[in-house]
Amino acid sequence: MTTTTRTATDAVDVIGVAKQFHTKDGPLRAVDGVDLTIGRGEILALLGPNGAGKTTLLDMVLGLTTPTSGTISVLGTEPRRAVRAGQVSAVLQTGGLLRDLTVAETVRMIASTYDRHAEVDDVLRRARIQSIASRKVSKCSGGEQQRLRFALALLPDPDLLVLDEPTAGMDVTARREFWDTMREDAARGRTVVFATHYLQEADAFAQRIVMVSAGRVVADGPTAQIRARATGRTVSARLGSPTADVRHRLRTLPGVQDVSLDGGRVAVRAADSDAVALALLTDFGATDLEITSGSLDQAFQALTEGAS
Ligand SMILES: Nc1ncnc2c1ncn2[C@@H]1O[C@H](COP(=O)(O)OP(=O)(O)OP(=O)(O)O)[C@@H](O)[C@H]1O
Repeated sequence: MTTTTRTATDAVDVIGVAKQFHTKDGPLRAVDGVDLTIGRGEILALLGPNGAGKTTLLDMVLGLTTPTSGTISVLGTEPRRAVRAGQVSAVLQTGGLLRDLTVAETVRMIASTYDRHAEVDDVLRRARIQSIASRKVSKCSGGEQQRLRFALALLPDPDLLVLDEPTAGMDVTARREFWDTMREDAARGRTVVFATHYLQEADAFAQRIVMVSAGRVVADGPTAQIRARATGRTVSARLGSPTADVRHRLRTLPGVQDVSLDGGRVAVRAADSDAVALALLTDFGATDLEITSGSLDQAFQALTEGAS
């Protein structure tokens, strides 16, 4: 688990936060005791399956809803105050666009609501929508509309940008274009927090991944570390005569997540498959060795199950 030292200048401080909804089936804890510190300039992905609590957590960071318990501060102040000051912007999944306006009219209209804002042309260029500036919103694809929402979010030149599944519903090309745009912008040192279902998206763009499941943080660390855990491989091999302690001995190898024995065959899931393969061949007299990658879905399941 990553532990970031809290300072007055953190981008986001979530301390012991829970959010409970009242549903017809009774109370539901959508967020169930989350502690999370996000430093300025970090690019962080909140990764989790449907219903994990990502949107609820981001809504609280944006001051759209308040925690049932715990506290959230954003850029050293209350979320709503930071949003009102133009220090925080969001790109949400839906809503907020007038279909009959053109792209440029939309950006100009929203710009007029700010006392101070970035240059409209600059924002259009940075969101890569200059070439469609005169197109009506109703004629824009889902990906183009998301880039427009991104342009609007850039207008106040926020310190913190929050994106809730910004590529939901986009095809692979549109998704790649969106993240290319984001990557350029993030290089300017802005803090970016985004929610996604896709490990690949988190992997390609975030420096840090926070995995959530059932309202709790189940893994938190640098992307490379989470990737290594999440994309671990399975090394399987035949053991001539497995000894009683073979499972225990394999489990103590570094990075080993799981060991199973089936007849004379052993399967070891591990982050460092090369090291396991070497140990199996040299120390365990293994033969008929195979290395396979698990699917990302399996990996996510393993991480969420393992940590809960
Ligand atoms: N206003 C609400 N009233 C009742 N239940 C809610 C409300 N908002 C969210 N929930 C429930 O809280 C849980 C967490 O939902 P949330 O939308 O935060 O998850 P998520 O991780 O963002 O999921 P998704 O990826 O599908 O958007 C879900 O079980 C959801 O049904």
